[in-house]
Amino acid sequence: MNTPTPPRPQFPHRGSPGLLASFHHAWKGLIHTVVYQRNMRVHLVSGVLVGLVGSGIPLGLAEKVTLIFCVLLIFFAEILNSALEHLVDLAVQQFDEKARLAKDAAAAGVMVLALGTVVIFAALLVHNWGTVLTSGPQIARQVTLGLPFTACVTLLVLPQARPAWVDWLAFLGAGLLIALQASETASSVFSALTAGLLVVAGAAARERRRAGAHKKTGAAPVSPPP
Ligand SMILES: Nc1ncnc2c1ncn2[C@@H]1O[C@H](COP(=O)(O)OP(=O)(O)OP(=O)(O)O)[C@@H](O)[C@H]1O
Repeated sequence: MNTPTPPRPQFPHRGSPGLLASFHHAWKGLIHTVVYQRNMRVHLVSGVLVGLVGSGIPLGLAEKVTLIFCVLLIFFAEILNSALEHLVDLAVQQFDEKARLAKDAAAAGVMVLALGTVVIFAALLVHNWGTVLTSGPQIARQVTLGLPFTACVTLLVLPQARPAWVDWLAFLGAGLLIALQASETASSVFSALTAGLLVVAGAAARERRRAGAHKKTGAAPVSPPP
């Protein structure tokens, strides 16, 4: 006599399907990586610095495309590295040589890209050194607005607990600074990239506070819909 196979447990409801829902999931993945991966936070702040240099010095189209592509490629690699770490942790809960090799190889991929980007960035600066030397006032303006902007973004992504108003102040202050910077930018694409990174940093600060609040109350951070 055949014993009936027990029904397989169902996946929890995964939210409404569709383009908007997929975008929302991807956005949550990005913010989660910024909140929980220290290296991603370093890449984000470095991306801001690249954005500020790119919007301060007039670069050629090929140079702009290369720099933006490098920044996005590093984000992509770090996000994939994080996904792979989660997958390995899901499969292996104890020390395992193959788990170590998988994680080290993924981390090496990010490192190679980051080193390559530093070299490309330095080469572009050297190539445009003449422009840098003749753009004193623009660079002074960029430093005056860019340094406090970078400090605000760094504060937003720092993992230390702080009152919500500090994050709001940093976010609004940085918003004002980037608006001022964008009014006389050498490249609106780089200004848009920098502003986009501020939005990501702000969302990460919000998510960190939310996760912290849930930890305190013991509630689950995400309540799946019925
Ligand atoms: N299950 C495991 N078995 C063996 N070694 C491991 C294991 N998990 C992690 N490691 C080692 O510890 C390192 C750090 O792994 P971890 O999961 O803490 O990632 P991480 O600190 O976020 O790393 P990264 O700096 O690459 O982002 C790995 O690169 C690997 O060498």
